[in-house]
Amino acid sequence: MIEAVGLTKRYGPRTAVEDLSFTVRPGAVTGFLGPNGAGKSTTMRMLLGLDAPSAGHATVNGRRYAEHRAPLREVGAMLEARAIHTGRSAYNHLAALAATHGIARRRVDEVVDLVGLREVARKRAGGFSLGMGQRLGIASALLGDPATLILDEPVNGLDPEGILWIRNLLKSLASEGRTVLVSSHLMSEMALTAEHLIVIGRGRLIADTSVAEFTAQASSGAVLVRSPDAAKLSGLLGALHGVETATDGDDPLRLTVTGTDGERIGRLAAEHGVVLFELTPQQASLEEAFMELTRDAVEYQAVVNTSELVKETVA
Ligand SMILES: Nc1ncnc2c1ncn2[C@@H]1O[C@H](COP(=O)(O)OP(=O)(O)OP(=O)(O)O)[C@@H](O)[C@H]1O
Repeated sequence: MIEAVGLTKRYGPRTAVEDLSFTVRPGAVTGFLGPNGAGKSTTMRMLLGLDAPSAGHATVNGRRYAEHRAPLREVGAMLEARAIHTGRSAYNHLAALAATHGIARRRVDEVVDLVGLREVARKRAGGFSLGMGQRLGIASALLGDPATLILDEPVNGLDPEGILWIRNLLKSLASEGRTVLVSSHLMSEMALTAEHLIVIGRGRLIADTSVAEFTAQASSGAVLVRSPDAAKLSGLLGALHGVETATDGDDPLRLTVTGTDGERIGRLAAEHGVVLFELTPQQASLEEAFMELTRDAVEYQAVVNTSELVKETVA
């Protein structure tokens, strides 16, 4: 379990994280999302005791990170773009880490296998690709068999097979009852991996909710209907209070219905012998929901105003 209470970090006049409170519970993968510069890495560093908060505090498994006697056994962490500038082999890198933390050598073999680095484990880690480096970072995080994992952009640099592998790994670690907090820019990947989300923007909490609730919040509530009797159905629906239908110029069979739900549309169609080919509630993707809810919190927004550009060119 991770708890942040009023976490705040100021860099001079700049507030990177402001009064941030949340709880990350065990048993589920929690996605940590936010636009660039939102304060995700700063927050993760504070959770790990690498940065001192200007105010507030954070605990992992009930204690501040520095208060753990064997932190590697409590919290496994991988921070973004951890470059491994080492002439050591991956195996020796892990073995050295294990030795300094009182972890048995046999655990090194276990994690090397777990992350799929067996074949290259004796090669110099400094020459690893980004994806192999990520796997080594994950192996280091798992070395102490910790109850809590904090991973910053773990799928960075991984190929599709690697992304699938980490998705399954994180889910299985969570299903073993571990606490898993993971940041990512890949929304489609987060939608498949995480059950819960903590979303921040400009250092403040925007949402602390399940993935399902987060996307439902941004969904229009419209229902897509396809029927060979679209005109008849549109007439029937239009007669209901508060229900509106819109046709689609490209597909005459298609209607977008707002103001009611799929169940009511289906029943009405059945009562009047209208055949339906499709009845689909329109659900926002996680990416759409994220864009919608963080729009005001984006630090670096591209502003393209073509009319201004035209005026400037003419002048
Ligand atoms: N050491 C520092 N000194 C000054 N400002 C900093 C420092 N570290 C971070 N910041 C600022 O704090 C804000 C939050 O940065 P942070 O790296 O935590 O964001 P992030 O959400 O991880 O971003 P990204 O998704 O781009 O990695 C940014 O505006 C950043 O410029």
